[in-house]
Amino acid sequence: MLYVVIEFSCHLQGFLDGVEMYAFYSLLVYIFYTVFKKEEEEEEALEGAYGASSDERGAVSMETGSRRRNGHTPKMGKKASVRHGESSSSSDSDEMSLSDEDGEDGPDIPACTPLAAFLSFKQESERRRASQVQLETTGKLSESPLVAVMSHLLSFLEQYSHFQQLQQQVDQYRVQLKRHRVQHRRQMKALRASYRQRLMDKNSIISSLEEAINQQQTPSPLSEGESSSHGGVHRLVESLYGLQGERSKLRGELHLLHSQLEQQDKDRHSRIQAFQQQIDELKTCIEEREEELTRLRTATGATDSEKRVMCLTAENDSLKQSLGVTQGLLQQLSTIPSQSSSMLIKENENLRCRVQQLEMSLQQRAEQLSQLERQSEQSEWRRGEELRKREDRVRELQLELDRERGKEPVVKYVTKTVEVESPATLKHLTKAKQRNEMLSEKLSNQNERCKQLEEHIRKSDEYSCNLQHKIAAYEREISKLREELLKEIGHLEEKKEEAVKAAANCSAEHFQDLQEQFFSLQKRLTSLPPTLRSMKTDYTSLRSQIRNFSDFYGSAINDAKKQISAVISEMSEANKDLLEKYRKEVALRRKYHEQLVELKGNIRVLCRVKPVLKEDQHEEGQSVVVTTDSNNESSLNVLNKGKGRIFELDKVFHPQATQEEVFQEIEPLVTSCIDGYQVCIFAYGQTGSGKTYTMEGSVENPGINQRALKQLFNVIEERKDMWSYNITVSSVEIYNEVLRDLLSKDGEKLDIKINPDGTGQLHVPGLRVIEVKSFQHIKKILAQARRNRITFGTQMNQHSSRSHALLCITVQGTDLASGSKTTGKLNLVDLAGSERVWKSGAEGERLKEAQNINRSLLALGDVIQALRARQTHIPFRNSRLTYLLQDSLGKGSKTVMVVQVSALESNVGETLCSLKFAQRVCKVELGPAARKIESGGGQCD
Ligand SMILES: Nc1ncnc2c1ncn2[C@@H]1O[C@H](COP(=O)(O)OP(=O)(O)OP(=O)(O)O)[C@@H](O)[C@H]1O
Repeated sequence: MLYVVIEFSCHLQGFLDGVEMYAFYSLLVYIFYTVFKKEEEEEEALEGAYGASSDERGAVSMETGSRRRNGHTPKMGKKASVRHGESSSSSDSDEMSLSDEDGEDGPDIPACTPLAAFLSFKQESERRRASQVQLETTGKLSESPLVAVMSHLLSFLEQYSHFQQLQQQVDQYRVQLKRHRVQHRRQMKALRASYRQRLMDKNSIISSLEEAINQQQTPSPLSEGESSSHGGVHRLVESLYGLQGERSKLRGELHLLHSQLEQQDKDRHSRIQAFQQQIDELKTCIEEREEELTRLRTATGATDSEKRVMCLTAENDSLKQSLGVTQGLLQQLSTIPSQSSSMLIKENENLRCRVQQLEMSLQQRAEQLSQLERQSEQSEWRRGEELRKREDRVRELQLELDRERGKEPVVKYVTKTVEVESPATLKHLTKAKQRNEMLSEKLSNQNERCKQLEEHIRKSDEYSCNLQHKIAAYEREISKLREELLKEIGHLEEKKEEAVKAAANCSAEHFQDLQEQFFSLQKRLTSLPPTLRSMKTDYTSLRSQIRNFSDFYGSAINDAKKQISAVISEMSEANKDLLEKYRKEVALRRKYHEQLVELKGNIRVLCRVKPVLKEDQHEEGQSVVVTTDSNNESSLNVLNKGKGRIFELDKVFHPQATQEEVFQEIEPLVTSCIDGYQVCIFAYGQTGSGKTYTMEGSVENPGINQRALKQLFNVIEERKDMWSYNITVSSVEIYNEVLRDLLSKDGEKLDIKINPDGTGQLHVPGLRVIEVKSFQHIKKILAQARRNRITFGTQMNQHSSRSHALLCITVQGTDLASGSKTTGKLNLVDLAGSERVWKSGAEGERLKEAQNINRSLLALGDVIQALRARQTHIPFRNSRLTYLLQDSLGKGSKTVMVVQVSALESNVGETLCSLKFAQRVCKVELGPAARKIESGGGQCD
């Protein structure tokens, strides 16, 4: 505005003389001085006011800063523009400084009476104008716009001073607001301090209660050691546990209260923040109003502007009141810790929304109002301008008319002129009147419009009143809610105090009970020490007794152990004796049995269990099902399908039995051959069960054959002084029912025939019989026979004997003294093994061999069966084997069968068959053995 004025003044320079310009500029300087001086004073006053509360300095300075930035930026702009104007129009400023320096004639501009100077100058100019009215030309008409402008400026100054007053009021309100805020904060601090104090009091009460409980919990040193022996202590402990439970409950309640208080604090803070936001919004609203006010103030129009300023001030006041009310409400609410926070928050939010809506609508209304006002102001201003122009024109014309009338001599002439010119003037006048009328109409219209606007403003005021009423209603609701809230808080506080009191009473009662119990226990404890002492003495005596008892017990145990060990040793000695006796008994029994067997002429059956070899383990994890009894040499146990079966035979050799042991068993039979007995030893069993091993053996570990011959030669050697012996050996095999000589090179087939000597004995014509003189010789013969024997590899045995082999040793002895002669025969038979064809995998020639072998063994079984049953007909001739063994299985022979069995589970079927056959053979009685001896004169048995 001032900038516009300066521009306008610059524009006017062309029309004004120096004095008038001086007056004008002095007025301008006065205005600037007044405005800026007042602004500075105002700021100083504000700063002074804010400085009063050192706490608020930061906030206030911030606020003033923001106000300078936001609200007062136009002012700064004005200042800057004025300064700019000063600097830009340096000539003007120079002029001013010059006039300042001159200061002689002109008024003292920086002095405090430039307005008076200006007014005096105005009067002076008017006076001069009146006196020199005749001398002035038409150019003097330019004085009147300056005066108008100056009058406008004066009115502006008045308005500005009014605005300053309003501004001061606003500042005062602001200061009051700040004071209120400070007070509110102090109150808040005090409330917080009191709240903390209350909390501390509660905590101290609780801690004192806890201490009391702890004191109750800590037992006395007397009762500590002996508490276990008294029921009262247990009760004490139980009551202490009860108190601990109550204490934990109280702690829980305390925690709950703490959490509630914290929640209330949070709610309060959030509400304060919300109200602070509202305050800020209201502040911004006030600032906006202030801005609007300044805009209105800067606009022209004295009375209307004043009215609007008044209205806005009133509005401002109402807003401040509402702000104050809100702050009061905030203050009150901040003191109250709310419990129904959620409801209040919701209501607050609703109210806030409502207030915001109202503010929005108010703002819109204010904007509309300001627009309308601006329009009306503009139209008013234009109307006023036009009116002023017309009035000026009328005044000028009136003056001119007056001047013309004042000039008498010229009147006629002028009158004429006037008469000549009067119609035109009249026309002008009529036109001017018409225009005046039009303008007055316009004015009336504008007035009507103004009235309408006033009506509108009134309505908006009513609306704002309604809104204020609503706000008041809301505030009333808030106050009601606050009261309810306070009541509820009070109620809760009462409850809490009651609970604390009840807990304290309860703990006191418990404490009293516990004290009583404690005293009674103390009394009882005082009476306890003597009994305790006696118990202690008893205990020590018992301990010593126990110690003695343990020593006694240890020595007794040692004695008992010694006795037991002595008894055990005695028992073991007795057992040894018993075992020895038992063995002797068994040996005796065997001897008697053998004698009986010999008497009866039974076939003796020996059983040899083959050890489990690696090559026999066709299937992994095979178990051993054949077991021997170390205490009973004639018993054998076979486990088949979970069932054990015991076989009783004449002798059972365990798997680890050596060739020597086996031979020892049959040695007497062998030697009996020297004495002229018919002896037959044959090995029977399934294929691969160790028949050949038992009979022939290996080079390093020879079998029965070799050992028997060696024994024969040993005996012969022993008897050489009394007896001379002649030993002949022959060896045959029966292969596929064909008899072959194993000692013959060509291996021709032989036949069995009855000896033509009339003895009825069998003989094999063409059989090579070799007389042996030494054991080395017999070894060679045996090796030859072994080489000639037919063997093939089968699945059951890599060197399976496919034939029955028979080594026939004939021992003819001559008693050197008497000349009597003995003829003994030793038949050593290695039978071919029985085999299950599906198991041995025999095919073709092997199958035929197996069939022949099995057939001959079956015939042997038949013969055994017939012998056992004492049948009259014995089917010896059913096979070559039985036919050839007829002499050995006949009457008077000493026959031994060595049954070979496998111990493996896979062969259990064959093992059982062999053992069953052996048991049948056991029962065969051949009759007492008969010795074949020829005396020097003839034969005798
Ligand atoms: N007591 C044992 N100790 C060590 N090895 C043995 C024993 N008995 C048998 N054997 C071995 O078992 C294998 C088969 O034995 P052997 O040939 O004597 O059986 P076999 O009954 O004669 O069979 P086949 O009827 O098929 O001729 C041989 O290698 C033999 O050395």
